[in-house]
Amino acid sequence: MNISPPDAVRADDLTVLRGSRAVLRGLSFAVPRGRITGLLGPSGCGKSTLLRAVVGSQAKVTGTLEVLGRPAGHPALRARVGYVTQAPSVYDDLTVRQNLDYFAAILDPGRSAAPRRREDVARVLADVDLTDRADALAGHLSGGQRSRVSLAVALLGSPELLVLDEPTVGLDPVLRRDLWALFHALADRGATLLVSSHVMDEAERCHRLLLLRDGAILAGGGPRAQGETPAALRERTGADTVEAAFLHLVDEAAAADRAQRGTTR
Ligand SMILES: Nc1ncnc2c1ncn2[C@@H]1O[C@H](COP(=O)(O)OP(=O)(O)OP(=O)(O)O)[C@@H](O)[C@H]1O
Repeated sequence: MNISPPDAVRADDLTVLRGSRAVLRGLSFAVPRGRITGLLGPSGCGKSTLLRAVVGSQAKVTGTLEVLGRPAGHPALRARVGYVTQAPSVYDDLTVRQNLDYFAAILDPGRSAAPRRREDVARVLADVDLTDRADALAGHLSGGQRSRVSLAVALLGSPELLVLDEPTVGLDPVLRRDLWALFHALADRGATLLVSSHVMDEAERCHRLLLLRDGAILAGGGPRAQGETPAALRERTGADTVEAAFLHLVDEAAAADRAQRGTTR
């Protein structure tokens, strides 16, 4: 019996060019619904590029990339997918609440929707723990608070898929813990989260992992493979931590590259 959750994202032979360089090469993987999938790998390996492809804002994408049953970037996905970039996208000259009211009005326009918008804004403020800062100017907030406003914007409308690019960068340990607790609460409510990070200890907080190195998947990939659990990854590599498992796989891949070059020389 197949008890795997259905796929929220499915990629087959996904390749992305930036300039003339293939920064993602032939990726196949799936992201299960209702789970937190961590996309991990070193700086420059292609995490942001992959997330941009999933939300449909990346050019020169070839192969198959399906999101919630539609091709990535399909207009019908706009309200169903929330995306938080690395740089917070908020208006500094508006208060936190004004920022949220503005985006809520775009998402759910019309006078009759006003009560629903007010509820939605109150909900996301509570989710990111900024209710008591609602009337502060966004420009007067700390970096971590501004990124939480960005996250709150993405939570408006309760998207089915949340794509978060390094959401915990620059946050102190308490905020990081609280944010991960929120991610788990969202997944428990049925949302799918795809979260990038280059901090390997965050991997342990994910249900599934995709490890990326130099534009290719090092672990968790394969046609319809829904990532790999942190425990399975540690067990398979005989490592104590996901970080050690990653390093083990990097060394193994480098040795395979060397052997390949040796045989083709
Ligand atoms: N406009 C561009 N033209 C060509 N190459 C680019 C361009 N933008 C980014 N790249 C390259 O694409 C690769 C992937 O970049 P990407 O931002 O996806 O990596 P990342 O894993 O998200 O890195 P980080 O963790 O530092 O944000 C990098 O090697 C980068 O140099």
